[in-house]
Amino acid sequence: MPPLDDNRYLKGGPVAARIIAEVRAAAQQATDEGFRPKLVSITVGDVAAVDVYVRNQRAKAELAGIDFEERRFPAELTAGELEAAIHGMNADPRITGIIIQRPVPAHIPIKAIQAAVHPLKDVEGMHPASIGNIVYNQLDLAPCTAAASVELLRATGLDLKGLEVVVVGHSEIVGKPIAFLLMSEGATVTVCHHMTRSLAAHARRADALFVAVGKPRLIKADMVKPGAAVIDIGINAETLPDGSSRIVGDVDTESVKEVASWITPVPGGVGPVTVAILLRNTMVALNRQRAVYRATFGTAEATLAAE
Ligand SMILES: NC(=O)C1=CN([C@@H]2O[C@H](COP(=O)(O)OP(=O)(O)OC[C@H]3O[C@@H](n4cnc5c(N)ncnc54)[C@H](OP(=O)(O)O)[C@@H]3O)[C@@H](O)[C@H]2O)C=CC1
Ligand SMILES: Nc1nc(=O)c2c([nH]1)NC[C@@H]1CN(c3ccc(C(=O)N[C@@H](CCC(=O)O)C(=O)O)cc3)C=[N+]21
Repeated sequence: MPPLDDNRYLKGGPVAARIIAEVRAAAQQATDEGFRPKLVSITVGDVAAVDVYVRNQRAKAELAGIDFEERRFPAELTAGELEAAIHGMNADPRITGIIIQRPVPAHIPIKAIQAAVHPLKDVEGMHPASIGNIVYNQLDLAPCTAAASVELLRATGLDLKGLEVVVVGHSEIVGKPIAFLLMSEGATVTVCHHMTRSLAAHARRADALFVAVGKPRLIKADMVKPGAAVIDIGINAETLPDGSSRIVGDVDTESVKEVASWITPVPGGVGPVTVAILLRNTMVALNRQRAVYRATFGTAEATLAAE
C-alpha cells in the first residue's frame, strides 16, 4: 500500500468505520438470537479527559446496535462501594461488558477495581487474566487503545514480521500491551520510557514508532527515520495564546509529516479506532458468555436423563 497521502495522514475514521460495520452485523445477529449486547461505562468523579471518550462510546454504540449505559458515581465513593456495584453488574445477565474510565480518584485502588470486573465482562482487557492472555498470544481481546494502535499500523500494509518497532511509554494500559501485541506479530520491539538514555537514537531506528507519553511535541522530525510509520497516541489539551484550547498528540506533526510515510493525526487517528475496538471487544465478550451458557445449559437433556 502506498503512503496514505494527500498529506501522509493515516486516518482513524475509515478503520473505525470498517470495525463498527462488522460489530453492527454481529450485534444484530446476536440480538435476533436473544442476546442483546450491552456496555456499561463507570465514571468516578468529574474527569474532563473522560468526557469525550464516553460521549463517543455512546454515539458509536448506538450506531452499532449495542445498548450503552453510563453510571456516574461521586468522587467520594469508597472502593468498597465501587466493588459492590461492580459485583452487582457481574451478576446481571443483561450486562455484557463493563469499562472503568480512568483515572479514578486517588483513594480508589485501580488495580483491585479492575480485578473486580469478571474476566468474561472485561471489555477493556485490563483484568490480570486478560493481560495474561496477551502474554500467552491470545490476542482477540486486548486493551482498546493498544489494539487500536496496532490496527492502524496494520492499515499501512507493512509486514509486521521482523519490523523494527519502537514504543515510547510503557504504561500498563497502552505502552506495555502494544509491545506484547507486536511481539506476538513477530516484530522486533524496543520499549522506551523516562529513564531511556537516548530516546532519539532509539526512535530514529524505528520503521514504526508508537508514542504514548502525554507530552506535546516530544517527538520531533530529527527523531524519526525517513519513511517510518508514526502512531501518535497522546491526547493533550493545549491552551492557545487567544485563550481557546485544542487537542494535540505527543508528536510534532507539522515537521514529522515531512519525514514519515504515515502519521496518525490527533484528533482523528487512534481515538476513533479505540472506541471501535471497545465495541468489538464487547462482542468478543458476548460470544464468550454465550459459549459458557451453552456449555452450562446445552446438556440439559443429558443432565435430566442421568437423574
Ligand atoms: N487515544 C486513546 O485512546 C488514548 C490516549 N491516551 C493518551 O496517551 C498518553 C499516554 O497515556 P498513558 O499511557 O495512560 O500515560 P501514563 O502517564 O500512564 O504513561 C506515560 C508513559 O510515558 C513515559 N514517559 C514519561 N516521560 C517520558 C519521556 N520524556 N520520554 C519517554 N517516555 C516518557 C512514562 O515512563 P515512566 O513510567 O518510566 O515515567 C510512562 O511509561 C496520554 O497523552 C493519554 O492522554 C491514553 C489512553 C487512551
Ligand atoms: N479505562 C480507560 N480506557 C481508556 O482508553 C481511556 C480512559 N480510561 N480514560 C480516558 C482516556 C482517553 N481516551 C480517549 C479515547 C478516544 C477518544 C476519541 O475518540 N477521540 C476522538 C474525538 C475527538 C473529539 O471529538 O474532540 C479523536 O481523537 O478524534 C478520546 C479519548 C481513552 N481513555
